[in-house]
Amino acid sequence: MTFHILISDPLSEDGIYPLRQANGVNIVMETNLTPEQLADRIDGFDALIVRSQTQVTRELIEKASNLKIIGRAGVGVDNIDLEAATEYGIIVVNAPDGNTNSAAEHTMAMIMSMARKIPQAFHALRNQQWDRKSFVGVELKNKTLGVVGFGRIGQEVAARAKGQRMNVIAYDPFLTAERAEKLGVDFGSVEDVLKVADFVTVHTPLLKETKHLINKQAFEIMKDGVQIVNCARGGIIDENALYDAVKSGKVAGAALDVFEQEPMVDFRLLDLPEVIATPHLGASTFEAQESVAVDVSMDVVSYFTTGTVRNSVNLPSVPKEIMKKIEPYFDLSERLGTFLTDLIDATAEEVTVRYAGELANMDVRPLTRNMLKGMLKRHLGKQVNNVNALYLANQKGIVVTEQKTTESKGFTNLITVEIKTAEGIRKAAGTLLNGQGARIVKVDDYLVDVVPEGHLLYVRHNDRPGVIGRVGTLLGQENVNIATMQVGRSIVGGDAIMMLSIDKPAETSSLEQLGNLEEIQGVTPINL
Ligand SMILES: NC(=O)C1=CN([C@@H]2O[C@H](COP(=O)(O)OP(=O)(O)OC[C@H]3O[C@@H](n4cnc5c(N)ncnc54)[C@H](O)[C@@H]3O)[C@@H](O)[C@H]2O)C=CC1
Ligand SMILES: O=C(O)C(=O)COP(=O)(O)O
Repeated sequence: MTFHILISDPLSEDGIYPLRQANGVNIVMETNLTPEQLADRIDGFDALIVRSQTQVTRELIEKASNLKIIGRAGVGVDNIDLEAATEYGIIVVNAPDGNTNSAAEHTMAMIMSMARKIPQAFHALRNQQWDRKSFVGVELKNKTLGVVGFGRIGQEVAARAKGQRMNVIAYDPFLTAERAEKLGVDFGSVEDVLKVADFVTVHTPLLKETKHLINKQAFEIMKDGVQIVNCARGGIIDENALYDAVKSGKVAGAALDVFEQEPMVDFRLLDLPEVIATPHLGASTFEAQESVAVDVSMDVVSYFTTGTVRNSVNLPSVPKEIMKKIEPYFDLSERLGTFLTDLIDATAEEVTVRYAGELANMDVRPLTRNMLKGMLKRHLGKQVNNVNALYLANQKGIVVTEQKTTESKGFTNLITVEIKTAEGIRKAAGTLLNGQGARIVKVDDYLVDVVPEGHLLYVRHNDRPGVIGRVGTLLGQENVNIATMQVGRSIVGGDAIMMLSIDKPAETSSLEQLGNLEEIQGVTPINL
């Protein structure tokens, strides 16, 4: 049987030798196809290998009736509809490590070019202007670099910036004080970083949460004369807001490798002399291209020879027999992870998952991974799945422990997730009730009975008469319908909690009003 592989973006010929050497493969390289031509050609291919240019949309996937694996020779998978790929049973693999170095080096090249106005000076010289006055720059030494997104590339950039004698302050939802100290950087909230940085560089993936992370409000809190770099993804910085901020003089320089629309169609930003740009070249080195092509080719070969892959973005690797027994708990595990993440406003350091009852006699590692997926997906988005969740958690320095006991305190099975942060330990326990589906039965030390789905509000309050009524009245006035309400308390008249299930997410203003009610200690929205 022949395995047909379509490569639709330019890949390093040296890097695809694992494909060339494999038996039974037919490799087609067509790197200039329009979306329509690609859609016409895709049926019949078993594998599709792309970089960032090919848009692997749901429409394309729906036409690809033989497609089994999509290889992304690079990191960002925002050009691939992962949901559609997963839905159609197509494995997506990427090459997460191969271009880290090149992207970090490009970022430093952009910072230095911007600081010393090298592209602008070169442009003038090309036009035969010997102008030494217009291109006075600033030194990097003793300046502060703010790094938003402190993963593989963010950390490499920080290490290089320290070599330039810069101070580095970073923000990443997974960065703890301990880890920051180990890496020799300061850390704070995203606002802390933006307020003190002379240079800001973003290194997050493009997610719903990071879209326009750097917007008008973000520019407002930055220092006057700040310089901005985006070598991650177009869309993390709001280009209109950037244009205004440069025009007004707030931003003294911007260095962009990536754009909201690629290939670029709106060149307005480049009319500004303070802006320098490259056409998405962060990973464009011989070394990185060879490395990512080798990694992705090896995974494609491995997939069709052994059925296994190394860098899956969406494949749950669960043995069939185990899957059957524990499958009913997959969804509950994931929701417990998300529930606790929403509840906690601090960085997870340790996670313990306790399995009680019959589950204690089974291999529950896939459940733990699913719980971690639920936990991590808030910040890592679609790249996290059952296969890579534990790896990513470990990479973030989170210690994950499984514990088992056959004693389950009245439940056939009970899964308790405990998350330790710098602020203490929070926990939630859930079970499957016979015929009634999933329930969260304990939050910290409070007994509850909550269906873990939809929009929930977790309200901490003092156990006093009238509090519940006031909450109900206020939400009614705000046109928020309460579907269910659970109350738990430690002792009569002491601390208590309410778990409300509401029909639509509450507006921020409603949450603020709720938080200001008498006897209310705090309100946390949870969206499952
Ligand atoms: N210009 C280019 O050619 C290249 C661009 N990239 C882009 O760089 C991005 C980062 O790559 P890596 O460092 O390898 O990924 P990574 O996954 O190692 O790091 C991304 C980090 O962003 C953090 N993050 C997520 N949401 C955040 C938020 N709201 N605020 C702050 N941090 C947040 C994550 O916790 C993670 O630690 C990729 O997603 C890709 O889009 C990557 C390679 C080349
Ligand atoms: O790896 C990434 O995320 C990149 O942005 C690199 O994109 P490219 O493969 O050079 O089109």
